[in-house]
Amino acid sequence: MTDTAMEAAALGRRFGRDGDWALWDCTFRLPAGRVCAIVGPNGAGKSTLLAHAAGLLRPTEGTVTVLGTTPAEARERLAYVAQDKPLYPQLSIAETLRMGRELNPGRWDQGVAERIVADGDLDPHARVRTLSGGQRTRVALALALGKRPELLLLDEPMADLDPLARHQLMGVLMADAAENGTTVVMSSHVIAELEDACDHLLLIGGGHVRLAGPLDDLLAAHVLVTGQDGDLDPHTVVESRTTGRQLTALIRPNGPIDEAWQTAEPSLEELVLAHLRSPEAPVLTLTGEDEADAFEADEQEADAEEADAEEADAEEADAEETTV
Ligand SMILES: Nc1ncnc2c1ncn2[C@@H]1O[C@H](COP(=O)(O)OP(=O)(O)OP(=O)(O)O)[C@@H](O)[C@H]1O
Repeated sequence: MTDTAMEAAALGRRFGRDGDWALWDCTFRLPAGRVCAIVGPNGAGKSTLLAHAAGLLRPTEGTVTVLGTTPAEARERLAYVAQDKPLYPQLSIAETLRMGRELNPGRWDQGVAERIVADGDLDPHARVRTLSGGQRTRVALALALGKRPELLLLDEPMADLDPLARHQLMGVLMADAAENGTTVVMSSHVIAELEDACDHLLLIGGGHVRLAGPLDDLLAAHVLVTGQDGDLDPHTVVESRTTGRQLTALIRPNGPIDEAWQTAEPSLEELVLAHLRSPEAPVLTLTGEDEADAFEADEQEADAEEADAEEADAEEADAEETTV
């Protein structure tokens, strides 16, 4: 059993020979046993990344490995719930679960699958085509969890569930991950539902990894500062906003912070929103093993990129002026 659930090295993907890059130079490692959130704006590349991990798309450049091997070889050990939750509409729910059992001999957990269906008060004899979007999601999750996967890939799994179903199914997912050590990787736009559930974050923007690492470490690497004025040098400013005479900034400290600033640890929502509003902020990936090195390496890499583009000063000025 590998301690790495998913790893990408310089992963790039373009659709069509002259198409834009949906993913480019994506490098990250996701340790096994984590619950990882993939966040990013529409069109960022989240679904494309998940489809590569599921073995449904091949990289144009670079590699992606899951559970220590290729996605194709790991197929039996992973489950993938796509955004549109494809199921056979003519089958009943019971027939769908039977299909799951037949396709996964030796792995299938009928009890888990049936419990998820029963929790939604679904009639096992109902045809899939007669179900609502949220009910179909429940069946797709039952099929995925019934497979007892080591890696569960979920593309916006909760999008069409009502708040109660969302809460209940999130609880089922978390309990399953804790009990069986399942690695869960899920994309979502609902940051609030990720805060308590996820312990790892991958933020993608423009097809590129912008933030990656253990959630607590990423939060701890940032500080929200508020004040009337003060020097933000030598810190890395992710985003700053001015309201009246008050300046609020999300920074990555590079040394002690001037006492003129009030400081607080950002919430996950503040961290994500600041990065979404400032696509020019330098990349940060933390491994969780040697944060200091990772931090320094990434800052150096970002510095080098900025120097190459001869935009270091301009970018800093832009970041300071960002107003939302
Ligand atoms: N089959 C395809 N053919 C051409 N372009 C595609 C295809 N699939 C995705 N793309 C493009 O790749 C980019 C990334 O799309 P992707 O669906 O991965 O984004 P996403 O982050 O999942 O977005 P959303 O949050 O809206 O679901 C987009 O620019 C999209 O237009």
